This record gives sequence, C-alpha cells and structure tokens, in this order.
Amino acid sequence: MTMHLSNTVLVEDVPSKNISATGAQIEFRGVTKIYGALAAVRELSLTVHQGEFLTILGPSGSGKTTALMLLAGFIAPTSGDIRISRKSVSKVPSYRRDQGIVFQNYALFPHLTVRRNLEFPLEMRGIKAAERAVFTDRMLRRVHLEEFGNRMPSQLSGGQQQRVALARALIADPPVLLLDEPLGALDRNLREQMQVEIKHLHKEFGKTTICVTHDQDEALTLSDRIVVMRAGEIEQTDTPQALYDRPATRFVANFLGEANIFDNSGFELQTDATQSAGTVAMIRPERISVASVDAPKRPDAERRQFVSGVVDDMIYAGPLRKYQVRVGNSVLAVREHVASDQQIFGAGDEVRLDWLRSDLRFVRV
Ligand SMILES: Nc1ncnc2c1ncn2[C@@H]1O[C@H](COP(=O)(O)OP(=O)(O)OP(=O)(O)O)[C@@H](O)[C@H]1O
Repeated sequence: MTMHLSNTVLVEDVPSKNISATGAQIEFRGVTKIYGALAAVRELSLTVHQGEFLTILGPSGSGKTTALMLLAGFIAPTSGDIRISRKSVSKVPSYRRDQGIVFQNYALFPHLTVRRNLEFPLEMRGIKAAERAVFTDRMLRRVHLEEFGNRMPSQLSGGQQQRVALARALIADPPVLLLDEPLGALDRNLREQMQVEIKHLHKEFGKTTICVTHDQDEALTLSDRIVVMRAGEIEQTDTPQALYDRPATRFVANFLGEANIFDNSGFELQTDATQSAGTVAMIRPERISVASVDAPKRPDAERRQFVSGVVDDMIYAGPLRKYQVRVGNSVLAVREHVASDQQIFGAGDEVRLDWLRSDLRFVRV
C-alpha cells in the first residue's frame, strides 16, 4: 500500500502529543460513480461531522467500498463533489488527502519491521530519525506492541498485524481515518476485542472516522451514526439505536437485526397509530412475550395485543431462547432472554403471544 500523506508538514507542525484537536468535516455532494451501465454510487449526499465515527453498512454490491474509495481518492467520481474541511478535493490526489487508511488484509509492508512500518508515514513527512523514534515508541506502547517493534509482520498474529495497521494509520496524525472492513479477517473473539480497541483509539485521537463493513454488530458497537446503503443509494442515516428502533424502511428493518413484518398476517393487528399508505407494520422479536394460554395477563394488558399461536420450533442460542410461533398466516420470531423461572415451550405447544401496541413500527415497503 502506498501511504497517502502530504509531505508539506514540517517537524514543528506535528503536535508533540499524538492527539489532534479534532478531525475534519467531510461532505459528499451529489456524488455519482458510474461503471458502464451501473451506478455503483448514485447521488450520494452526506455530511460527516468533525470527530464523528460513521459506518457505511450494506449488503454486498451496495456501493460501500466505492464510496470509501472515492473519498480516499483512489477513484474519481463521475459527477458530484467531495469536500474535506469545506474544500473540494476533486483535484487533490489521494496521497495528499491526509488520511490514515486501514484495510481488511492489513497491507503492512511485508519486508519492513513493525518499527519501520510505523516510521514510514513519518518519513514521508520529512520527520527526522530522532523524532520518528519518539513517535514510534509512543505509538507502539499505545497499541501494546512495544515488545514487537523488531518483528516482521509475518511474525505477528492477525490481531497484532491489525493493531500495527491502525497505529500506522494514526501515527502521522491525519484528521481523517478510513477503515475498510478492518476486522473482516479476524475471528469473532478477536473482533470483539479489536472493536473495543478501535473505540478507545477513536475516543482518544478524535479522528473523523469512516468505516465500511457488512457486519452489523461492528456497526452498532462502534458508530455514532450508520449509513445504510442499498443499490448505490443511501437508504437511511441515523444513530445505531434509532436505526434499530425506528427503521424507516422494510429493507433497513430486515438488514439491521431481525424483524417480524406483518404483510398478510391473517389476524387483525391492533394499533394506536394511524398507518400511512405504502407502509407495513413490523415488530422486533424481543418485543414479543410468550406465555402459556392460561397465564394471568400483565397489569398493562390494556396496552397490549394478545394472540394465540402454536410453537413451530424452539432453539437455544446461548443466553437467548428463539421461538418460531405460527399465528394466523404468519410465523413470528420471538426472542426471550433465558431466566431460570421461565416456562419452556416446545414444538406443537399452544402459546399466547403478546406485545405492546406501541412497539409496532410502520416501515415503508
Ligand atoms: N472497477 C469496477 N468496475 C465495474 N464495476 C465495479 C467496479 N467496482 C465496483 N463495481 C460495481 O459497483 C457495485 C458496488 O461495488 P462496491 O465494491 O462499492 O460494493 P460493496 O458494497 O463495497 O460490496 P462488498 O461488500 O461486496 O465489498 C457492484 O455492483 C460492483 O460490481
């Protein structure tokens, strides 16, 4: 990988601590990228705030990587403009955009030691050897790799390599950090550990960070806001909680978490809200309670809808019990946190489901 650092920064411009005041604001203004007959990204307009952690999430082929590569300057937009700190970067080559970049496959220089990998961006900025050593020592300590400075990348584990990649992206103090599936190559436990590490680094360094992933857990854990993309366009942009609790469309409801969508449910849905045209009702599986048909109703029963159904299937999933329950024409997914005093139902059992009417959401079809 080539480093994308401007070499205009002098030694005295580099802060004495590896902490810059803020990241940069980034704007996409009607950005389109056409390949042949396909718009990989269409009319993308988005403002990423200074210091924000924004994740672009979406299925394969939705245009996430294209959006990131446009920002990095690796590809040029067909139309539209990208601004960093309110200045257009259309004519700025990628190596002058002052961005730290981390890819899924580490992209460390394989023939350089960890130290030399970290020093490289500093060298590109004309920083003298003595200062480089100070920065590098500090960064190695920060990512808990002080013992590993003299190793080659191939002598490190995947997680350690990815920490070096993060350290190298941050060491020259760029205002923008771009992460492309940064944890994609790591196994699950390590991913979770690294998510915490990335969160800490973001808090500490305050870089405007744009992360591309198709891993919803990663997006929900790390992000201030998430952009959900679909077929080259933004479907919804919101905080993780708002996206999960109030998805605007059926696509978002299904893509982020699990959703019961009442299309043609075969029973009457009770709602307190008026349903607009072109919408369908949905409820999250963990908002539904399951009980035996003769169980006493809760005190808030007048605010709930009760339906009877038959269990199709039940599986244990760690701390959750997952039911599939047939009600009318629908099979509803129900998620229950396992508690010792709960009754357990199996396939064929008649049950009563209930949910708060206010937990129903209407999403655009
Ligand atoms: N260089 C290219 N030439 C032609 N088509 C391309 C090129 N790069 C991307 N595309 C197409 O543009 C669309 C968006 O691709 P992109 O890589 O941005 O998707 P993505 O959301 O990042 O997918 P993934 O999660 O699989 O990486 C896809 O249909 C892809 O085939």
